[in-house]
Formats: sequence, structure tokens, C-alpha cells
Amino acid sequence: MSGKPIMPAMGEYAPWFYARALGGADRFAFSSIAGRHVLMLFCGHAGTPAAQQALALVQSSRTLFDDKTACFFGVTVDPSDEADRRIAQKLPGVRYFLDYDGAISKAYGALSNDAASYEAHWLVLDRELRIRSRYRIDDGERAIADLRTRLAAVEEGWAPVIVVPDVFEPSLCADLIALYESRGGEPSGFMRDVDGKTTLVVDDSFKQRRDCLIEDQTLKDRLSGRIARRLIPAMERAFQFRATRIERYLVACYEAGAGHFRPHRDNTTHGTAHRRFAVTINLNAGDYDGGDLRFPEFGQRTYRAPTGGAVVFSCSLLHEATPVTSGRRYAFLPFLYDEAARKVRDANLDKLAAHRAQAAG
Ligand SMILES: O=C(O)CCC(=O)C(=O)O
Ligand SMILES: [Fe+2]
Repeated sequence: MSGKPIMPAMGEYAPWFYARALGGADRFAFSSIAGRHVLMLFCGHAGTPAAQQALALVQSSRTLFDDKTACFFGVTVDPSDEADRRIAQKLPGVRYFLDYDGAISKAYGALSNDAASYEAHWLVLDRELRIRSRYRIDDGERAIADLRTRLAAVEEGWAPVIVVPDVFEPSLCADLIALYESRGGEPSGFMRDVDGKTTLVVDDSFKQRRDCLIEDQTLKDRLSGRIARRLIPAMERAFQFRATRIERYLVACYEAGAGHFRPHRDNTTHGTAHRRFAVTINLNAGDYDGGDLRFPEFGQRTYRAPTGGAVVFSCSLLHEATPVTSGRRYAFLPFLYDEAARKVRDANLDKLAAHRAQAAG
């Protein structure tokens, strides 16, 4: 077998992967960069004349890569690029994946399976990380012109979410806020797989929120009853999914000037892979500014459920809670899943680093 690489075709979703990013995370999640156009350069070795010219072009278009509308990712298979400083992360917008085992280059068809040949090229991806165009490495001017044209034509989209009013009545929302205020909240973390174990990470620059876990069974029954009768039927109609299980009963509080949760997906670790739908039930929607949901793969539009109402969305969608700029935002934030997903959860229990991890997301 020649091991000739197969390149993903135009319009296909780019393969997702984790890889070390130069000057960044050891396990950078490619899927987390969605929400803006991406220019990728599979350069192989950054020292070749073609790669040098390509990198100079990236530098001369530097302002395009602001991490808001677009970003650049180079992919190198050559450890000497890092050692000899031929490449460097430049924030915002310019990053490199260190693909020393060639896995990314193979998945994208740049490196042949027998690792004998490398087809250096550019790719332009849209904000959903779909492949829109491909250019040879010496055709970089056209790649960048194409990216500019696409950026100029970006349209606002609608995320595939539903907004369901009146899941909780106003007095139940008030009770939950009162519970939070009497008990207080703990700093809230999020989950990340570290050495194969799903681990709780606290990082204020990524997420800042305080959570109060509800333990009272009578209250939990009241809440799950509302969800079963007022939310799950709406989900069945919209998504053909019948949720039977609720993960975590928690009241969250985002404070003005600090509270936010940067773009993430809710099911990307072993310990969270069973999550199917995320639910945001706002408890005091009229009392704060900012603090809305945004789904960057579909645009900049924001979503806010009315008090007692829910926004429901697939846990696989990239989403963020925008910073609260005034007031305090309270929300009830369960994840829903079903019996098939429960088997996934049971199978992954041994991959949880700590029991506390169950509440975070
Ligand atoms: O604040 C929200 O509405 C969403 C929170 C969230 O995304 C999460 O807890 O995973
Ligand atoms: Fe989330």
C-alpha cells in the first residue's frame, strides 16, 4: 500500500483532535476553537523556503487573526522548529500545534500513512470548523484573500436550541435564590481529562461562578417534577429525546464584574461523556445585565430565558455564559440524559478523579 493520504473534502467537518500547542496547553482541544474562522497551515517543516514564505504572509496579515473573527494555526511535525525558534505563539490569534507523531497531519491527509511524503497546504475553516477551501502552500495569497472574502460575508445564525418558558413558577425561583443566599456558594470548577482521569479544575479566567448544591430530597423532587412535566415534553417534540435522568441540582450565581464561563462543550471528558442536554433555568432574568448564553458556532446572537424559563441545548454545542456586567445572575443548571447514556456514565465512573467532580461542568 502506498499509504496515499486522503484529504477531507470541501464542506466536510474538520477532524477534531487534542495536541500540544506551542507555548500553550499540553492537551489543547481543537474543538474549542470553533466560533471563528480558522486558517490552518500544514507546513510540515517550518524551515523550508515555501513555509518561510507562508509564515511571512501570516505575519503580514497579522491583524486578521484577532481570535474574535479569525485565528491562525500552523501545524509542524518537526521538533527543530520549536527548538530553533522558527515558530512562536503570538496572541491573540497565532498558534502552532506540535504534531511530532504526525497524527494530525495524517488525519488531514497532509502526511502519507507511511510518513514518506508531506503535502504542505493551507485550509480555510468556517466557524463550525467545516473545511471551506484548500490551497497549496505556495498559494498563500489566495488562501488569505479567500479568508477575507468569507469573513466579509459571515451571517448571523440561529443556534439549534429551544427556549421553554414557565418551567419553574416565580415562587420556586425565589425559594432557590433564598436557599443560595442562606447557604452561600462554593467556587465552581470545570472538568478536564488529565492523564486519563476526569479532574476538577478551577481557573477564574475560564469560569467564575459560585454554586450551591441542593441536597434536600423534597426540594429535589419538586424540581424534578417540574422538569418532567414542563420541560421534557418540549424536548421530546423538538429533539426526539426522552430524558429520564438529571445530573446535579445546583443553584449557580454569577457576580457582576467577575461571573462568566468561557466557550466550552459539556461532554468532552470521560466523566461527562454521558451528558446529553444542558438546561439553563434563569431564576431572576430581569435583575442583571450581561450573563447571556451564546453559541459561537452559530454567531454572536445571545439567548436569555425569562425568569423560570429554560434554554435547552445539546451538550455537544460550544456555548458560553457571557460576563455579568451589573447585578447578580442566578440560574439552576442541570444536565439531562437517558438510560443508554447512564450505561456510558457507569462505564466511565472509574475514570473520575474525585467524587466532587460530578457537580462541575
Ligand atoms: O450559565 C449558564 O447558563 C450555562 C452554564 C454552563 O454552561 C455550565 O454550567 O456548563
Ligand atoms: Fe456548559
